[in-house]
Amino acid sequence: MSDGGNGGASLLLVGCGKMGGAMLDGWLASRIASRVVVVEKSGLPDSLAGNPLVSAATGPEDLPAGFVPDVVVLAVKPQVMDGALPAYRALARPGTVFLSIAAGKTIGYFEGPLGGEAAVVRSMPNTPAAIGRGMTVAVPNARVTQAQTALCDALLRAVGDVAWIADEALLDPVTAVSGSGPAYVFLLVEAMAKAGEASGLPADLAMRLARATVSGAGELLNRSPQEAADLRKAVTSPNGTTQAALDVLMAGDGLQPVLTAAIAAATRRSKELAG
Ligand SMILES: NC(=O)C1=CN([C@@H]2O[C@H](COP(=O)(O)OP(=O)(O)OC[C@H]3O[C@@H](n4cnc5c(N)ncnc54)[C@H](OP(=O)(O)O)[C@@H]3O)[C@@H](O)[C@H]2O)C=CC1
Ligand SMILES: O=C(O)[C@@H]1CCC=N1
Repeated sequence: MSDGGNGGASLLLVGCGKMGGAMLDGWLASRIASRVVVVEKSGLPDSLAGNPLVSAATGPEDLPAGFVPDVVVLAVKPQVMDGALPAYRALARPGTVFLSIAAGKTIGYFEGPLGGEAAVVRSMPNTPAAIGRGMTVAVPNARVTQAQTALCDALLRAVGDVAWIADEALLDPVTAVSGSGPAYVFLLVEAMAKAGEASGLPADLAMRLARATVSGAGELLNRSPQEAADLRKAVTSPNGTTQAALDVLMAGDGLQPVLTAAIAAATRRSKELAG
């Protein structure tokens, strides 16, 4: 590992938007990165200006002299990957691993422009990485060494939990469940707040209650050894208020068909983005 003198990894981050930026914040806070060069179309975010570990480059041809990244993190939108990727082929060398977080883009897709010798990890994180509570699933190709797997694991673990899997096809439903999943939870908060308003609560109190309830229930789920179904049952007094609501939410097949259809749609979209 080329450590820039302080024991961490040298990273080239391509795309420092919502997800790449959130992960970079975690890497800097955990000191796992010793040096980071950021290639970002919109320029270096203000929050990184003045950070001695971070510098900006306009592309792979503009890297600081002598800078050889241990990891090239590919964090641009899938739709712009075709245009961005070929320029990075020059960095495909045994000491460098490419870590993609792009939805849909397969390992085979990256091995085209980067060359078949490139070490590639395809991963799918989620935005709770911004507070160290992300969930990432990752798959390496055959060129990724044990040391590179360990380095990518450490980077991903610095922003949350990590699961390594062997079957790359699972990354499409993974993307649908955990990559996109935070949006479903935030939608639930919005819907609970609107429903509270419809029942007579002032808007600000309704939103405060919805946020606190979803974040508190999430933290309870995080800390408790109990299954989600048991935590639900613990709220539900026989013939009480929760049961009255759940009788509505669970009528027929309840929420299940909607969520199953939503996650199937996201899985299909992930597969479409592969091309
Ligand atoms: N947001 C999320 O919850 C998650 C996103 N992902 C994946 O992360 C990737 C990034 O998504 P997200 O962070 O949401 O998107 P953003 O648009 O927020 O970030 C991408 C950034 O890349 C910049 N950019 C565009 N082209 C280039 C280029 N050629 N070189 C360098 N930078 C460039 C964009 O600049 P500009 O805006 O000026 O074009 C933008 O700032 C996607 O592939 C997505 O699938 C994965 C998991 C979760
Ligand atoms: O919506 C998207 O395509 C990205 C991937 C997962 C979350 N956001």
